[in-house]
Amino acid sequence: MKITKLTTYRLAPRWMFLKVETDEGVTGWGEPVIEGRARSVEAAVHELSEMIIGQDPARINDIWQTLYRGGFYRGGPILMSAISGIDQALWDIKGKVLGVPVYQLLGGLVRDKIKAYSWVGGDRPSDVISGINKLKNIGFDTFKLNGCEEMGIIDNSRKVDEAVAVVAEIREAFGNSIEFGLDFHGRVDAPMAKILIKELEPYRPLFIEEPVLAEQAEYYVRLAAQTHIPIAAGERMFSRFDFKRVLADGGLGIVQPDLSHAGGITECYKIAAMAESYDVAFAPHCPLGPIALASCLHIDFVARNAVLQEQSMGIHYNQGAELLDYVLNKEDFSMEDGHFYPPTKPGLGVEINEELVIERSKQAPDWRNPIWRYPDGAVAEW
Ligand SMILES: O=C(O)[C@H](O)[C@@H](O)[C@@H](O)[C@H](O)CO
Ligand SMILES: [Mg+2]
Repeated sequence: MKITKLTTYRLAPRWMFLKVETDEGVTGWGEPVIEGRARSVEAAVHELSEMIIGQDPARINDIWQTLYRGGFYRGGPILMSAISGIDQALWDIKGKVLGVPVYQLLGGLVRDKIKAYSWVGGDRPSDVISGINKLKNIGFDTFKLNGCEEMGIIDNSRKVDEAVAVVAEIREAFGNSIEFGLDFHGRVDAPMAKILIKELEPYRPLFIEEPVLAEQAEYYVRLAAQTHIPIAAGERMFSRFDFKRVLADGGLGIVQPDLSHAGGITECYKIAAMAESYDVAFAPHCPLGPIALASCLHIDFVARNAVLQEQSMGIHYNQGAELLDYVLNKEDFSMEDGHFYPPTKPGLGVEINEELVIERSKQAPDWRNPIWRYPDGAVAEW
């Protein structure tokens, strides 16, 4: 079998799907995208396609290594997202050819279901109580919200109190009948992360995510030393080589690689295993589309240290399309009691509505993340 064609479809809300065709009529789908830079990843996919057209799609490991090591310059969000989507599509093809779900090719099920969590509160955490109530009524008991709005490198106690008040309101309303992660979203700098974590600790969030930017990862171990709350990070780390440093330094209780940014199934399967060797939990980042989510699930069902799965149903980014809008077999991604169950169909298990994808790709938006600024006009982390 030979790879014959790669076609990319940029789509609302901010996704990109990749179709990989072969000379034997088997096609695979992937989701190579970096939120806000879809066109850059699209160019990277087509640049990399020169290396795989004509190759045997079964040789996933050799193709991964060639795409990664074939460039003198490698790694980073754009190239690794391109490799991720290609890798996902190759696993989809392999599973379809062999007639089994991808997790069967990775040793079979390690669990029967995986707990999902949902976002509440949007970019500026508000209305979280009504958001939690709505989702609680359909079976969720685990949530994530932004931990704060813009936060100055050194900011005032009122900003800290604002962040704490949101969390206090949640605990006041729900006690510990629900759990929630706080995503600092890289908005906070090291000096303020310390005081925020100290003031939030009494409310026992399930985890604190990206308390500082990945560029400041050396602080994870220092912040972990001051708190009992697990520190989580990983959506802005793009290969085993990015994760090895933070795992060796310690400090992370949860790694959150994104299956569409960190090298796909081939690489994230290895990252999960590395994390397990450090007794660190695995909770894939996934605010994206259905192919990215399906790829996460196949690792969740083979990695014992997988604990939670992010998914984008109702997420504040999904303007113009919802998680399953382009999926024909929606029932395979329905959640029961806030859990996903193993995909059943061969490959990734996502049946893409190709007609709709082609149609909608004609009006693809160029989503961009907002640029936030402090009151003094300086750029703030979003
Ligand atoms: O945890 C999460 O889902 C992420 O922090 C998410 O909010 C961002 O990755 C966003 O998608 C970037 O555009
Ligand atoms: Mg995050």
